[in-house]
Amino acid sequence: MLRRFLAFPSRPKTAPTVSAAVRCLSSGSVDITVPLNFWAGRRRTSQESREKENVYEPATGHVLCQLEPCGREEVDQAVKAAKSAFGPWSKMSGMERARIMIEAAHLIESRREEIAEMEVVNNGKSITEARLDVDSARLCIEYYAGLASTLAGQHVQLPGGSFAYTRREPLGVCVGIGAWNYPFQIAAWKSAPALACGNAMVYKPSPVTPVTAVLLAEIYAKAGAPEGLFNVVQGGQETGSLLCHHPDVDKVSFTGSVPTGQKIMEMASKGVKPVTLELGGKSPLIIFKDSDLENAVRGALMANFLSQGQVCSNGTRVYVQKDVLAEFVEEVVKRTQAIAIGDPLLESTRMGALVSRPQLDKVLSFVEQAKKEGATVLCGGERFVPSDPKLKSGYYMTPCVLSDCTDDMTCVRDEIFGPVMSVLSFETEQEVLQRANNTTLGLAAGVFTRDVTRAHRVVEQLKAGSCFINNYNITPVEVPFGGFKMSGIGRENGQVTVEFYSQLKTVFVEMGDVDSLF
Ligand SMILES: NC(=O)c1ccc[n+]([C@@H]2O[C@H](COP(=O)([O-])OP(=O)(O)OC[C@H]3O[C@@H](n4cnc5c(N)ncnc54)[C@H](O)[C@@H]3O)[C@@H](O)[C@H]2O)c1
Ligand SMILES: C[N+](C)(C)CCCC=O
Repeated sequence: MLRRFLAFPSRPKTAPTVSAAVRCLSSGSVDITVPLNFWAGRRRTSQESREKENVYEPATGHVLCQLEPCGREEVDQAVKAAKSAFGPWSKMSGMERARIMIEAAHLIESRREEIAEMEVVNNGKSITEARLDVDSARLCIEYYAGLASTLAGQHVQLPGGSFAYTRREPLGVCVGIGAWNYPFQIAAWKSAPALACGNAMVYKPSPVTPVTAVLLAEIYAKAGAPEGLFNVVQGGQETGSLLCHHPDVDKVSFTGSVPTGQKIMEMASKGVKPVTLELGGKSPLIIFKDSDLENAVRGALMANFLSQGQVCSNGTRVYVQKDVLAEFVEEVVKRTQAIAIGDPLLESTRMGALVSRPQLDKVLSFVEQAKKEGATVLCGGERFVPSDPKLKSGYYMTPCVLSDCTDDMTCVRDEIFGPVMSVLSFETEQEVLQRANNTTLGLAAGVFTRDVTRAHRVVEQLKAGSCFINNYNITPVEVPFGGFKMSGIGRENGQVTVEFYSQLKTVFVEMGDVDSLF
Protein backbone atom coordinates (compact mmCIF):
# COMPACT_ATOMS: atom_id res chain seq x y z
CA MET A 1 0.00 0.00 0.00
CA LEU A 2 1.68 3.20 -1.12
CA ARG A 3 0.83 6.56 0.37
CA ARG A 4 1.85 10.17 -0.07
CA PHE A 5 1.47 12.02 3.16
CA LEU A 6 2.67 13.56 6.36
CA ALA A 7 2.81 10.12 7.90
CA PHE A 8 6.09 8.30 7.91
CA PRO A 9 7.49 4.97 9.00
CA SER A 10 9.24 5.61 12.29
CA ARG A 11 12.73 4.81 11.15
CA PRO A 12 14.59 6.68 9.71
CA LYS A 13 13.15 9.87 11.22
CA THR A 14 13.61 12.27 8.34
CA ALA A 15 12.00 15.67 8.65
CA PRO A 16 9.04 15.28 6.32
CA THR A 17 7.32 17.87 4.22
CA VAL A 18 3.81 17.54 2.91
CA SER A 19 4.89 16.96 -0.65
CA ALA A 20 7.69 14.58 0.29
CA ALA A 21 7.77 10.86 0.29
CA VAL A 22 5.70 7.90 -0.63
CA ARG A 23 5.71 5.28 2.12
CA CYS A 24 3.86 2.27 3.45
CA LEU A 25 1.40 2.90 6.25
CA SER A 26 0.80 0.32 8.91
CA SER A 27 0.06 0.54 12.62
CA GLY A 28 3.18 1.40 14.61
CA SER A 29 5.02 2.72 11.58
CA VAL A 30 3.93 6.33 11.62
CA ASP A 31 5.75 9.32 13.06
CA ILE A 32 4.48 12.81 12.46
CA THR A 33 7.01 15.58 12.63
CA VAL A 34 5.35 18.24 10.49
CA PRO A 35 3.83 21.18 12.37
CA LEU A 36 0.14 20.73 13.18
CA ASN A 37 -0.79 24.38 13.63
CA PHE A 38 -2.03 26.23 10.58
CA TRP A 39 -2.86 29.87 10.11
CA ALA A 40 -2.64 32.50 7.39
CA GLY A 41 -2.29 29.84 4.72
CA ARG A 42 0.41 27.53 6.03
CA ARG A 43 1.53 25.16 8.73
CA ARG A 44 3.21 26.84 11.67
CA THR A 45 5.38 25.79 14.55
CA SER A 46 4.60 27.27 17.91
CA GLN A 47 6.92 30.21 18.57
CA GLU A 48 6.46 30.29 22.27
CA SER A 49 8.70 27.84 24.10
CA ARG A 50 6.15 25.85 26.01
CA GLU A 51 6.22 22.23 26.99
CA LYS A 52 5.29 19.76 24.26
CA GLU A 53 2.90 16.90 24.94
CA ASN A 54 3.09 13.36 23.60
CA VAL A 55 0.29 12.24 21.30
CA TYR A 56 -0.16 8.47 21.14
CA GLU A 57 -1.28 6.02 18.49
CA PRO A 58 -4.10 4.10 20.20
CA ALA A 59 -3.54 0.91 18.18
CA THR A 60 0.00 0.46 19.49
CA GLY A 61 0.57 2.92 22.33
CA HIS A 62 3.48 4.29 20.29
CA VAL A 63 4.23 8.05 20.43
CA LEU A 64 2.86 9.46 17.19
CA CYS A 65 3.89 13.07 17.52
CA GLN A 66 4.40 15.92 19.93
CA LEU A 67 1.75 18.51 20.42
CA GLU A 68 2.84 22.13 20.50
CA PRO A 69 0.11 23.97 22.39
CA CYS A 70 -0.56 27.49 21.19
CA GLY A 71 -0.33 30.37 23.63
CA ARG A 72 -1.68 33.90 23.58
CA GLU A 73 0.65 35.06 20.80
CA GLU A 74 -0.27 32.24 18.40
CA VAL A 75 -3.97 32.45 19.18
CA ASP A 76 -3.76 36.17 18.38
CA GLN A 77 -2.07 35.50 15.08
CA ALA A 78 -4.64 32.91 14.09
CA VAL A 79 -7.56 35.16 15.02
CA LYS A 80 -5.94 38.05 13.16
CA ALA A 81 -5.55 35.85 10.07
CA ALA A 82 -9.20 34.82 10.29
CA LYS A 83 -10.30 38.42 10.69
CA SER A 84 -8.45 39.51 7.57
CA ALA A 85 -9.88 36.60 5.54
CA PHE A 86 -13.36 37.42 6.79
CA GLY A 87 -13.35 40.72 4.85
CA PRO A 88 -13.07 39.36 1.30
CA TRP A 89 -14.89 36.08 2.08
CA SER A 90 -17.94 37.76 3.52
CA LYS A 91 -18.17 40.04 0.48
CA MET A 92 -18.29 37.12 -1.98
CA SER A 93 -21.59 35.93 -3.33
CA GLY A 94 -22.92 32.60 -2.10
CA MET A 95 -22.18 31.09 -5.50
CA GLU A 96 -18.55 32.18 -5.29
CA ARG A 97 -18.16 30.69 -1.84
CA ALA A 98 -19.91 27.52 -2.97
CA ARG A 99 -17.45 27.03 -5.84
CA ILE A 100 -14.52 26.95 -3.40
CA MET A 101 -16.33 24.67 -0.97
CA ILE A 102 -17.23 22.23 -3.74
CA GLU A 103 -13.59 22.16 -4.79
CA ALA A 104 -12.68 21.37 -1.15
CA ALA A 105 -15.20 18.51 -1.20
CA HIS A 106 -13.59 17.13 -4.37
CA LEU A 107 -10.17 17.29 -2.76
CA ILE A 108 -11.48 15.40 0.25
CA GLU A 109 -12.90 12.75 -2.04
CA SER A 110 -9.61 12.36 -3.87
CA ARG A 111 -7.70 12.06 -0.57
CA ARG A 112 -10.33 9.94 1.20
CA GLU A 113 -8.05 7.02 1.90
CA GLU A 114 -5.14 9.06 3.23
CA ILE A 115 -7.36 11.11 5.53
CA ALA A 116 -9.13 7.99 6.78
CA GLU A 117 -5.82 6.29 7.50
CA MET A 118 -4.54 9.25 9.49
CA GLU A 119 -7.79 9.32 11.44
CA VAL A 120 -7.29 5.66 12.30
CA VAL A 121 -3.69 6.19 13.31
CA ASN A 122 -4.63 9.07 15.61
CA ASN A 123 -8.02 7.91 16.91
CA GLY A 124 -7.89 4.12 16.89
CA LYS A 125 -11.24 3.51 15.15
CA SER A 126 -11.47 0.98 12.31
CA ILE A 127 -10.58 2.04 8.78
CA THR A 128 -14.09 1.07 7.66
CA GLU A 129 -15.64 3.60 10.04
CA ALA A 130 -13.00 6.25 9.36
CA ARG A 131 -13.85 6.20 5.65
CA LEU A 132 -17.51 6.85 6.50
CA ASP A 133 -16.48 9.76 8.73
CA VAL A 134 -14.50 11.30 5.86
CA ASP A 135 -17.53 10.84 3.62
CA SER A 136 -19.74 12.56 6.17
CA ALA A 137 -17.30 15.49 6.30
CA ARG A 138 -17.30 15.77 2.51
CA LEU A 139 -21.08 15.54 2.26
CA CYS A 140 -21.47 18.24 4.89
CA ILE A 141 -19.26 20.61 2.89
CA GLU A 142 -21.19 19.79 -0.31
CA TYR A 143 -24.50 20.32 1.45
CA TYR A 144 -23.62 23.76 2.82
CA ALA A 145 -22.01 24.75 -0.48
CA GLY A 146 -25.45 24.10 -1.94
CA LEU A 147 -27.10 26.30 0.68
CA ALA A 148 -24.60 29.17 0.42
CA SER A 149 -26.38 30.82 -2.52
CA THR A 150 -29.82 30.44 -0.94
CA LEU A 151 -29.10 32.65 2.08
CA ALA A 152 -31.41 35.59 1.77
CA GLY A 153 -33.52 38.04 3.72
CA GLN A 154 -37.13 39.17 3.50
CA HIS A 155 -38.95 42.17 2.05
CA VAL A 156 -41.70 43.65 4.22
CA GLN A 157 -44.13 46.26 2.85
CA LEU A 158 -44.91 49.15 5.28
CA PRO A 159 -47.48 52.00 5.15
CA GLY A 160 -47.07 54.80 2.59
CA GLY A 161 -44.87 52.81 0.24
CA SER A 162 -42.12 52.51 2.84
CA PHE A 163 -40.66 49.11 3.36
CA ALA A 164 -38.13 47.12 5.33
CA TYR A 165 -35.89 44.32 4.34
CA THR A 166 -33.72 41.89 6.22
CA ARG A 167 -30.22 40.81 5.33
CA ARG A 168 -28.74 37.54 6.56
CA GLU A 169 -25.20 38.47 7.52
CA PRO A 170 -22.27 36.45 8.83
CA LEU A 171 -21.13 36.74 12.44
CA GLY A 172 -17.40 37.24 11.82
CA VAL A 173 -14.69 35.04 13.32
CA CYS A 174 -16.13 31.80 14.67
CA VAL A 175 -14.20 29.49 16.94
CA GLY A 176 -14.67 25.73 16.70
CA ILE A 177 -13.54 23.50 19.57
CA GLY A 178 -13.74 19.76 18.96
CA ALA A 179 -13.78 16.41 20.77
CA TRP A 180 -11.53 13.45 19.96
CA ASN A 181 -14.11 10.88 18.82
CA TYR A 182 -14.76 12.24 15.30
CA PRO A 183 -11.80 14.58 14.72
CA PHE A 184 -12.11 15.22 10.97
CA GLN A 185 -15.90 15.01 10.85
CA ILE A 186 -16.41 17.48 13.71
CA ALA A 187 -14.04 19.99 12.04
CA ALA A 188 -16.13 19.74 8.86
CA TRP A 189 -19.52 19.82 10.61
CA LYS A 190 -18.48 23.12 12.22
CA SER A 191 -16.57 24.77 9.39
CA ALA A 192 -18.96 23.95 6.52
CA PRO A 193 -21.98 25.96 7.77
CA ALA A 194 -19.71 28.66 9.19
CA LEU A 195 -17.92 29.24 5.90
CA ALA A 196 -21.08 28.92 3.78
CA CYS A 197 -22.58 31.78 5.79
CA GLY A 198 -19.53 33.97 5.11
CA ASN A 199 -17.64 33.56 8.39
CA ALA A 200 -14.00 32.69 8.99
CA MET A 201 -12.98 30.07 11.55
CA VAL A 202 -10.23 29.26 14.03
CA TYR A 203 -10.52 25.62 14.98
CA LYS A 204 -8.98 23.87 17.97
CA PRO A 205 -9.01 20.08 17.85
CA SER A 206 -8.78 17.93 20.95
CA PRO A 207 -5.14 17.63 22.08
CA VAL A 208 -5.64 13.86 21.97
CA THR A 209 -6.36 13.90 18.22
CA PRO A 210 -4.57 16.87 16.65
CA VAL A 211 -3.64 15.28 13.33
CA THR A 212 -6.44 15.51 10.78
CA ALA A 213 -7.97 18.98 11.27
CA VAL A 214 -4.86 20.49 9.73
CA LEU A 215 -5.49 18.41 6.60
CA LEU A 216 -8.84 20.12 6.28
CA ALA A 217 -7.09 23.49 6.60
CA GLU A 218 -4.73 22.56 3.78
CA ILE A 219 -7.63 21.38 1.67
CA TYR A 220 -9.64 24.60 2.07
CA ALA A 221 -6.51 26.59 1.21
CA LYS A 222 -5.81 24.48 -1.86
CA ALA A 223 -9.43 24.82 -2.94
CA GLY A 224 -8.94 28.59 -3.20
CA ALA A 225 -10.14 29.91 0.16
CA PRO A 226 -8.55 33.24 1.11
CA GLU A 227 -5.50 32.91 3.33
CA GLY A 228 -6.63 32.66 6.96
CA LEU A 229 -10.19 31.54 6.28
CA PHE A 230 -9.83 28.28 8.22
CA ASN A 231 -7.06 28.08 10.80
CA VAL A 232 -6.02 25.40 13.26
CA VAL A 233 -4.49 26.06 16.66
CA GLN A 234 -3.46 23.13 18.80
CA GLY A 235 -3.71 22.89 22.55
CA GLY A 236 -5.92 21.99 25.48
CA GLN A 237 -8.03 23.98 27.87
CA GLU A 238 -5.66 26.94 28.12
CA THR A 239 -5.66 27.47 24.35
CA GLY A 240 -9.42 26.90 24.25
CA SER A 241 -9.98 29.44 26.94
CA LEU A 242 -7.80 32.04 25.14
CA LEU A 243 -9.98 31.54 22.07
CA CYS A 244 -13.25 31.88 23.96
CA HIS A 245 -12.14 35.09 25.67
CA HIS A 246 -10.59 36.66 22.57
CA PRO A 247 -12.27 40.03 21.85
CA ASP A 248 -12.20 39.48 18.08
CA VAL A 249 -14.03 36.15 18.30
CA ASP A 250 -17.75 36.44 17.54
CA LYS A 251 -19.04 32.94 18.21
CA VAL A 252 -17.95 29.67 19.83
CA SER A 253 -19.12 26.30 18.56
CA PHE A 254 -18.15 23.50 20.91
CA THR A 255 -18.36 19.71 20.87
CA GLY A 256 -17.38 17.89 24.03
CA SER A 257 -18.42 17.03 27.54
CA VAL A 258 -21.11 18.73 29.62
CA PRO A 259 -18.71 20.17 32.25
CA THR A 260 -16.52 21.76 29.56
CA GLY A 261 -19.62 22.98 27.73
CA GLN A 262 -20.73 24.77 30.88
CA LYS A 263 -17.33 26.50 31.11
CA ILE A 264 -17.48 27.50 27.43
CA MET A 265 -20.91 29.04 27.93
CA GLU A 266 -19.67 30.95 30.95
CA MET A 267 -16.63 32.28 29.10
CA ALA A 268 -18.66 33.24 26.03
CA SER A 269 -21.18 35.02 28.21
CA LYS A 270 -18.50 37.56 29.22
CA GLY A 271 -18.54 38.87 25.66
CA VAL A 272 -22.24 37.99 25.09
CA LYS A 273 -21.10 35.67 22.28
CA PRO A 274 -23.49 33.09 20.87
CA VAL A 275 -22.60 29.44 21.46
CA THR A 276 -23.42 26.14 19.87
CA LEU A 277 -22.95 23.30 22.36
CA GLU A 278 -22.92 19.66 21.24
CA LEU A 279 -22.51 17.81 24.51
CA GLY A 280 -22.81 14.36 26.02
CA GLY A 281 -25.68 11.90 26.19
CA LYS A 282 -27.04 8.83 27.97
CA SER A 283 -29.64 7.94 25.45
CA PRO A 284 -32.41 5.33 25.73
CA LEU A 285 -33.16 2.73 23.08
CA ILE A 286 -36.60 1.14 23.56
CA ILE A 287 -37.36 -2.25 22.06
CA PHE A 288 -41.02 -3.31 22.11
CA LYS A 289 -42.06 -6.93 21.87
CA ASP A 290 -43.60 -6.38 18.43
CA SER A 291 -40.26 -5.23 16.95
CA ASP A 292 -38.57 -6.90 14.06
CA LEU A 293 -36.06 -8.46 16.45
CA GLU A 294 -33.34 -8.91 13.85
CA ASN A 295 -33.39 -5.17 13.15
CA ALA A 296 -33.65 -4.35 16.84
CA VAL A 297 -30.49 -6.37 17.53
CA ARG A 298 -28.65 -4.68 14.68
CA GLY A 299 -29.88 -1.30 15.93
CA ALA A 300 -28.64 -2.02 19.45
CA LEU A 301 -25.18 -2.92 18.15
CA MET A 302 -25.06 0.24 16.02
CA ALA A 303 -26.28 2.21 19.04
CA ASN A 304 -23.45 0.98 21.25
CA PHE A 305 -20.32 -0.15 19.45
CA LEU A 306 -19.48 2.34 16.70
CA SER A 307 -16.16 4.03 17.33
CA GLN A 308 -15.48 1.66 20.27
CA GLY A 309 -18.60 3.03 21.94
CA GLN A 310 -17.16 6.54 22.03
CA VAL A 311 -20.17 8.21 20.44
CA CYS A 312 -22.16 11.02 22.04
CA SER A 313 -25.51 9.83 20.65
CA ASN A 314 -25.11 6.20 21.69
CA GLY A 315 -28.21 4.42 22.96
CA THR A 316 -26.52 2.85 25.95
CA ARG A 317 -29.65 2.31 28.03
CA VAL A 318 -31.32 -0.48 26.11
CA TYR A 319 -34.86 -1.01 27.45
CA VAL A 320 -36.28 -4.34 26.22
CA GLN A 321 -39.90 -5.40 26.78
CA LYS A 322 -39.89 -8.36 29.17
CA ASP A 323 -41.52 -10.82 26.73
CA VAL A 324 -38.60 -10.63 24.25
CA LEU A 325 -35.76 -9.95 26.68
CA ALA A 326 -34.25 -13.46 26.70
CA GLU A 327 -34.33 -13.81 22.93
CA PHE A 328 -32.91 -10.32 22.40
CA VAL A 329 -30.11 -10.77 24.93
CA GLU A 330 -29.05 -14.13 23.51
CA GLU A 331 -28.70 -12.69 20.01
CA VAL A 332 -27.01 -9.47 21.11
CA VAL A 333 -24.42 -11.34 23.16
CA LYS A 334 -23.70 -13.78 20.31
CA ARG A 335 -23.07 -10.93 17.88
CA THR A 336 -21.10 -8.84 20.36
CA GLN A 337 -18.76 -11.76 20.99
CA ALA A 338 -18.25 -12.10 17.23
CA ILE A 339 -17.01 -8.53 16.75
CA ALA A 340 -13.49 -8.66 15.30
CA ILE A 341 -11.24 -6.56 17.56
CA GLY A 342 -7.73 -5.65 16.52
CA ASP A 343 -5.53 -3.65 14.20
CA PRO A 344 -7.79 -0.79 13.09
CA LEU A 345 -6.01 -0.48 9.75
CA LEU A 346 -7.07 -3.99 8.72
CA GLU A 347 -10.17 -4.31 6.54
CA SER A 348 -11.43 -7.23 8.65
CA THR A 349 -11.39 -5.29 11.93
CA ARG A 350 -14.73 -4.05 13.22
CA MET A 351 -13.56 -2.66 16.56
CA GLY A 352 -10.24 -0.89 16.99
CA ALA A 353 -8.63 0.67 20.05
CA LEU A 354 -10.09 3.17 22.49
CA VAL A 355 -8.62 6.62 22.11
CA SER A 356 -6.22 6.64 25.07
CA ARG A 357 -4.98 4.70 28.04
CA PRO A 358 -6.88 6.90 30.53
CA GLN A 359 -10.09 6.42 28.53
CA LEU A 360 -9.59 2.64 28.48
CA ASP A 361 -8.97 2.58 32.25
CA LYS A 362 -12.02 4.75 32.85
CA VAL A 363 -14.30 2.48 30.81
CA LEU A 364 -12.95 -0.67 32.50
CA SER A 365 -13.54 0.89 35.89
CA PHE A 366 -17.18 1.56 34.94
CA VAL A 367 -17.54 -2.17 34.26
CA GLU A 368 -16.02 -2.99 37.67
CA GLN A 369 -18.38 -0.53 39.33
CA ALA A 370 -21.36 -2.06 37.49
CA LYS A 371 -20.42 -5.50 38.85
CA LYS A 372 -20.16 -4.11 42.37
CA GLU A 373 -23.61 -2.56 42.02
CA GLY A 374 -25.16 -5.88 40.97
CA ALA A 375 -25.09 -5.88 37.16
CA THR A 376 -24.20 -9.13 35.39
CA VAL A 377 -21.50 -9.11 32.72
CA LEU A 378 -22.88 -11.26 29.91
CA CYS A 379 -19.79 -10.76 27.76
CA GLY A 380 -16.68 -8.61 27.41
CA GLY A 381 -15.65 -5.73 29.62
CA GLU A 382 -12.02 -6.82 29.79
CA ARG A 383 -8.75 -5.52 28.45
CA PHE A 384 -7.92 -7.21 25.15
CA VAL A 385 -4.39 -7.89 23.94
CA PRO A 386 -4.25 -8.73 20.22
CA SER A 387 -1.93 -11.55 19.14
CA ASP A 388 0.11 -9.25 16.88
CA PRO A 389 3.08 -8.22 19.10
CA LYS A 390 3.16 -4.65 17.78
CA LEU A 391 -0.36 -4.10 19.15
CA LYS A 392 0.31 -5.39 22.66
CA SER A 393 0.47 -1.91 24.21
CA GLY A 394 -2.65 -0.68 22.37
CA TYR A 395 -5.81 0.39 24.17
CA TYR A 396 -8.20 -2.45 23.37
CA MET A 397 -11.07 -3.94 25.30
CA THR A 398 -13.77 -6.50 24.58
CA PRO A 399 -17.22 -4.99 23.96
CA CYS A 400 -19.44 -5.53 26.94
CA VAL A 401 -23.11 -6.35 27.50
CA LEU A 402 -24.45 -5.84 31.02
CA SER A 403 -27.74 -7.30 32.19
CA ASP A 404 -29.72 -7.17 35.44
CA CYS A 405 -29.26 -3.42 35.31
CA THR A 406 -31.47 -1.02 37.22
CA ASP A 407 -32.03 2.68 36.64
CA ASP A 408 -30.10 3.75 39.74
CA MET A 409 -26.83 2.03 38.74
CA THR A 410 -23.83 4.17 37.74
CA CYS A 411 -23.57 2.36 34.39
CA VAL A 412 -27.15 3.40 33.60
CA ARG A 413 -26.89 6.96 34.87
CA ASP A 414 -23.45 8.14 33.70
CA GLU A 415 -22.04 8.53 30.20
CA ILE A 416 -19.39 5.80 29.96
CA PHE A 417 -18.15 6.64 26.44
CA GLY A 418 -16.90 3.15 25.71
CA PRO A 419 -18.25 -0.17 24.36
CA VAL A 420 -20.59 -0.96 27.23
CA MET A 421 -24.31 -1.68 26.67
CA SER A 422 -26.64 -1.77 29.67
CA VAL A 423 -29.76 -3.89 29.13
CA LEU A 424 -32.85 -3.16 31.22
CA SER A 425 -36.26 -4.75 31.08
CA PHE A 426 -39.66 -3.02 31.07
CA GLU A 427 -43.33 -3.99 30.95
CA THR A 428 -45.45 -1.06 29.79
CA GLU A 429 -45.11 1.88 27.41
CA GLN A 430 -45.97 4.40 30.08
CA GLU A 431 -43.41 2.95 32.46
CA VAL A 432 -40.59 2.91 29.91
CA LEU A 433 -41.26 6.47 28.79
CA GLN A 434 -41.02 7.75 32.32
CA ARG A 435 -37.76 5.84 32.88
CA ALA A 436 -36.28 6.82 29.49
CA ASN A 437 -36.85 10.51 30.19
CA ASN A 438 -35.55 10.36 33.74
CA THR A 439 -32.17 11.94 32.97
CA THR A 440 -30.71 15.42 32.73
CA LEU A 441 -29.42 14.61 29.25
CA GLY A 442 -31.38 14.49 26.01
CA LEU A 443 -29.20 14.01 22.98
CA ALA A 444 -30.87 11.05 21.26
CA ALA A 445 -33.38 8.23 21.72
CA GLY A 446 -34.61 5.27 19.71
CA VAL A 447 -37.65 3.06 19.45
CA PHE A 448 -38.12 -0.27 17.70
CA THR A 449 -41.72 -1.38 17.05
CA ARG A 450 -43.86 -2.49 14.11
CA ASP A 451 -46.77 -0.40 15.42
CA VAL A 452 -46.55 2.88 13.55
CA THR A 453 -48.98 4.65 15.87
CA ARG A 454 -47.02 3.61 18.93
CA ALA A 455 -43.76 4.68 17.31
CA HIS A 456 -44.94 8.25 16.77
CA ARG A 457 -46.74 8.44 20.11
CA VAL A 458 -43.57 7.36 21.93
CA VAL A 459 -41.27 9.64 19.94
CA GLU A 460 -43.51 12.61 20.66
CA GLN A 461 -42.99 12.03 24.37
CA LEU A 462 -39.25 11.32 24.31
CA LYS A 463 -37.26 14.32 25.48
CA ALA A 464 -34.36 14.11 23.06
CA GLY A 465 -33.06 16.13 20.11
CA SER A 466 -32.61 13.21 17.70
CA CYS A 467 -35.11 10.35 17.75
CA PHE A 468 -34.78 7.24 15.66
CA ILE A 469 -37.66 4.93 14.70
CA ASN A 470 -36.51 1.42 13.73
CA ASN A 471 -32.88 2.45 13.28
CA TYR A 472 -30.17 4.15 15.32
CA ASN A 473 -27.12 6.44 14.96
CA ILE A 474 -27.62 7.56 11.42
CA THR A 475 -26.81 11.23 10.89
CA PRO A 476 -27.44 12.36 7.30
CA VAL A 477 -26.08 15.89 6.95
CA GLU A 478 -29.39 17.18 5.59
CA VAL A 479 -31.11 16.81 8.97
CA PRO A 480 -30.41 18.73 12.17
CA PHE A 481 -28.47 17.09 14.98
CA GLY A 482 -28.26 18.33 18.56
CA GLY A 483 -29.51 17.92 22.08
CA PHE A 484 -32.34 18.75 24.45
CA LYS A 485 -31.72 19.53 28.12
CA MET A 486 -28.06 19.41 29.21
CA SER A 487 -27.01 17.76 25.94
CA GLY A 488 -26.64 21.09 24.26
CA ILE A 489 -27.77 24.26 22.61
CA GLY A 490 -28.20 24.88 18.89
CA ARG A 491 -27.96 22.37 16.07
CA GLU A 492 -25.44 21.09 13.58
CA ASN A 493 -26.34 19.99 10.04
CA GLY A 494 -29.58 20.71 8.22
CA GLN A 495 -30.89 24.07 6.98
CA VAL A 496 -31.55 25.41 10.47
CA THR A 497 -27.82 25.59 11.23
CA VAL A 498 -27.41 28.66 9.02
CA GLU A 499 -29.33 30.48 11.75
CA PHE A 500 -26.60 29.59 14.22
CA TYR A 501 -23.83 30.98 12.00
CA SER A 502 -25.49 34.17 10.80
CA GLN A 503 -27.46 37.13 12.10
CA LEU A 504 -30.33 39.16 10.71
CA LYS A 505 -30.02 42.83 10.00
CA THR A 506 -33.26 44.77 9.54
CA VAL A 507 -33.19 47.80 7.26
CA PHE A 508 -36.10 50.32 7.36
CA VAL A 509 -36.57 52.45 4.24
CA GLU A 510 -38.70 55.62 4.45
CA MET A 511 -40.28 56.61 1.12
CA GLY A 512 -42.04 59.71 2.44
CA ASP A 513 -41.29 62.48 4.93
CA VAL A 514 -40.24 62.03 8.52
CA ASP A 515 -43.34 62.30 10.70
CA SER A 516 -41.78 64.14 13.63
CA LEU A 517 -43.51 64.50 16.99
CA PHE A 518 -41.35 67.49 17.82
N1 LIG B 1 -23.15 16.12 21.00
C1 LIG B 1 -22.17 15.90 20.15
O1 LIG B 1 -22.28 16.17 18.95
C2 LIG B 1 -20.88 15.30 20.63
C3 LIG B 1 -20.00 14.75 19.69
C4 LIG B 1 -18.82 14.18 20.14
C5 LIG B 1 -18.50 14.16 21.50
N2 LIG B 1 -19.37 14.67 22.38
C6 LIG B 1 -19.07 14.61 23.83
O2 LIG B 1 -17.70 14.89 24.06
C7 LIG B 1 -17.23 14.21 25.21
C8 LIG B 1 -15.93 13.51 24.90
O3 LIG B 1 -15.03 14.37 24.32
P1 LIG B 1 -13.80 15.05 25.10
O4 LIG B 1 -13.33 14.14 26.19
O5 LIG B 1 -12.83 15.53 24.08
O6 LIG B 1 -14.52 16.31 25.78
P2 LIG B 1 -13.86 17.51 26.61
O7 LIG B 1 -14.99 18.33 27.07
O8 LIG B 1 -12.89 17.01 27.58
O9 LIG B 1 -13.00 18.32 25.53
C9 LIG B 1 -13.56 18.82 24.35
C10 LIG B 1 -12.71 19.97 23.83
O10 LIG B 1 -12.75 21.04 24.74
C11 LIG B 1 -11.44 21.51 25.01
N3 LIG B 1 -11.44 22.10 26.34
C12 LIG B 1 -11.33 21.45 27.55
N4 LIG B 1 -11.41 22.34 28.55
C13 LIG B 1 -11.59 23.56 27.98
C14 LIG B 1 -11.74 24.88 28.51
N5 LIG B 1 -11.74 25.12 29.82
N6 LIG B 1 -11.90 25.91 27.64
C15 LIG B 1 -11.93 25.67 26.31
N7 LIG B 1 -11.77 24.46 25.76
C16 LIG B 1 -11.61 23.40 26.58
C17 LIG B 1 -10.60 20.26 24.86
O11 LIG B 1 -9.24 20.58 24.67
C18 LIG B 1 -11.24 19.63 23.64
O12 LIG B 1 -10.78 20.23 22.46
C19 LIG B 1 -18.34 13.25 25.58
O13 LIG B 1 -19.06 13.75 26.67
C20 LIG B 1 -19.21 13.22 24.34
O14 LIG B 1 -20.54 12.87 24.58
C21 LIG B 1 -20.54 15.25 21.98
C1 LIG C 1 -22.08 9.61 13.00
N1 LIG C 1 -22.46 9.30 14.36
C2 LIG C 1 -22.01 7.96 14.68
C3 LIG C 1 -23.88 9.32 14.54
C4 LIG C 1 -21.78 10.20 15.28
C5 LIG C 1 -22.35 11.53 15.54
C6 LIG C 1 -21.37 12.44 16.28
C7 LIG C 1 -21.28 12.17 17.75
O1 LIG C 1 -20.35 11.74 18.38
